[in-house]
Amino acid sequence: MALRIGIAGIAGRMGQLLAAEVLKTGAALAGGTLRDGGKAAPHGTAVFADIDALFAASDVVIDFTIAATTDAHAAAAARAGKPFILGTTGLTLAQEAGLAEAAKQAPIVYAANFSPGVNLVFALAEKMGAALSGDRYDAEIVEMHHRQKVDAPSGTAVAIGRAVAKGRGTTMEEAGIESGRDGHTGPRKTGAIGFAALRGGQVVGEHTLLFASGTEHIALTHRSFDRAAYAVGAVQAANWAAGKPAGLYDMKDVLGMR
Ligand SMILES: NC(=O)C1=CN([C@@H]2O[C@H](COP(=O)(O)OP(=O)(O)OC[C@H]3O[C@@H](n4cnc5c(N)ncnc54)[C@H](OP(=O)(O)O)[C@@H]3O)[C@@H](O)[C@H]2O)C=CC1
Ligand SMILES: O=C(O)C1=N[C@H](C(=O)O)C[C@H](O)C1
Repeated sequence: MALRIGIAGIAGRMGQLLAAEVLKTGAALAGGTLRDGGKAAPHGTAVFADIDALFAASDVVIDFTIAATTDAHAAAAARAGKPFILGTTGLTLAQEAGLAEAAKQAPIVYAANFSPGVNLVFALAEKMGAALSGDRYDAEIVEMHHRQKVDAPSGTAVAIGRAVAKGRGTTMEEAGIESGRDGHTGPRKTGAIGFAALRGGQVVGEHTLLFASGTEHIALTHRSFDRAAYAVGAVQAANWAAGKPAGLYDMKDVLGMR
């Protein structure tokens, strides 16, 4: 029997693409949820009243919605003991800790970015962080997204920052975070990781990791032109997670990049 995949927030920008990708791969589209039942679901699919009902009708649920729903959706995954693929960004550290707790009861794949290219950027960022020490090279991450995006810096930017810190044998919190500088900020803290977020137009997603020393700049840029790459990766993750034991995974596990 085909894997039944449910989509939380099925009418969203990503929700609609995810539904189309599920159908393209030959899996069964179990249906989805809508916020307040506001819009019609794409592909004439079933709309469920709440996340528990969606899990009951699905073998795997994919969620690209908003961070305010994550605690409840992860708890529903734990209750159902079914795989949960989470692409929603803007989670707090406490929400991420809650996710790890829920992952004791269900396989959860959580990734700030499901595109293969960006996951390679994460790996390269870690290597660059290891090679370019924080006392000589200032790491700055600049991202740009469409005008509708509600969280900043992007989840991908945060994940790149975490990778740099990991390469430097520390955490971002320990290294220091300088985000959205404005006004009298004082000089840059040595070793801190800087973030700047631009918003405008319909930019799908652009990220640049810059290392700046007194004598040179090294930059790594990724540009997304089509959200389909995220949908393809998330549906790949859904198929991968089916039958996996409970645990917290990310796209590196799915892509075999560990
Ligand atoms: N990890 C990755 O690879 C990627 C992650 N993202 C992330 O995915 C998320 C969604 O992005 P995007 O699709 O552009 O945003 P949209 O605003 O287009 O979609 C979000 C959808 O979630 C719906 N929603 C909100 N609350 C609920 C709820 N309680 N139950 C069900 N549905 C709900 C919204 O409904 P309504 O329209 O009524 O508000 C909306 O349709 C963001 O966090 C974004 O950063 C995006 C791309 C790639
Ligand atoms: O909201 C978006 O659009 C995107 N969100 C993700 C993020 O915050 O990193 C991934 C991608 O950049 C698009």
